[in-house]
Amino acid sequence: MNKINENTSKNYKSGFISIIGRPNVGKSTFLNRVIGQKIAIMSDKPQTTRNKVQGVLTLNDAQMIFIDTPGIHKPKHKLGDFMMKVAQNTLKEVDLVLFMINAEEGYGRGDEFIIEKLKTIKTPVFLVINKIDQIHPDELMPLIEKYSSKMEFKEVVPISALQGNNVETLLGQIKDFLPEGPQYYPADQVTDHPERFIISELIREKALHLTREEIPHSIAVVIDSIKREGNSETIHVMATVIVERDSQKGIVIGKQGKMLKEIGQRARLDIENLLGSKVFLELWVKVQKDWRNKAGQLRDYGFREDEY
Ligand SMILES: Nc1nc2c(ncn2[C@@H]2O[C@H](COP(=O)(O)OP(=O)(O)OP(=O)(O)O)[C@@H](O)[C@H]2O)c(=O)[nH]1
Repeated sequence: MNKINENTSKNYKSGFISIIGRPNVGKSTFLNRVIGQKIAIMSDKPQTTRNKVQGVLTLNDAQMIFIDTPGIHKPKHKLGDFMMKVAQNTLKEVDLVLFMINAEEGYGRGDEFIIEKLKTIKTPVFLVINKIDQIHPDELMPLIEKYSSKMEFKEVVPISALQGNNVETLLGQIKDFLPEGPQYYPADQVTDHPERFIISELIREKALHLTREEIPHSIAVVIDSIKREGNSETIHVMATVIVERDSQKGIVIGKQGKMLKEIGQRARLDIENLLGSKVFLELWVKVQKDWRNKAGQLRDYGFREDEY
């Protein structure tokens, strides 16, 4: 069983890290490289990261919880205004901010705006210069000088999130910087993205609908894993439908598995729409008499395969 906080030995380091930067600087690309799975939504279009995404990197001696905030920018409308407030509050609460810039674009008004915000908080900031694969090495120093003249950075780290250059170095520097702390998440948990919750609700909805609500409120769905294997086009989702009684298990599975297949097919189409990717959905059914007492835990995704 995975226990949270199992690793509280001295010298264990942990903390929350927020990645901010203008749209398209490569925040999602970095996060995905670090976590090794395509959890955050990547795109060439600016402003695709609408949700706060947590990617958790667990090492032997440290745990880094990354928060991918929406690109901070001058708000043009109410929603932008709201998103910026959320982002700003996040910045105050984390242990470290990674301010990511695009080496290719250089200093601009968008960065100036972010720097003004960063100056109002006390959280330490690393300047991460991304896309160094796109510039000549000679261009690096003037960039560093320009940004460093605007505010104080604890570290300045040039990387290529796409090609991986210097990413390990950056992780090492982050680790050195983090305070001693507990392991907040189980080692195998890479994200608690709200998509997980939405996916479980999509499956539950199909199950309830197709069984014609013969078993209302008796179904819970737990997402065991969401993984993209290598560079494959397909995302593999494993989920468990939990019912209270054996008879309900029979209903959900159906004759020769027909019902479960139908639930899976319908849910898969919705999940593909949600993730914008092909999905392989693997569904299991389990009987767990008192799952409802554990509902809170279910919603926290703390309920895992080896616990039932
Ligand atoms: N050449 C190069 N391209 C990169 C690098 N990192 C990211 N990109 C590209 O930059 C584009 C934007 O990357 P994203 O990771 O989606 O950027 P983002 O900052 O998360 O964007 P928003 O979600 O809009 O804030 C993509 O086409 C990436 O492939 C890099 O190190 N080098």
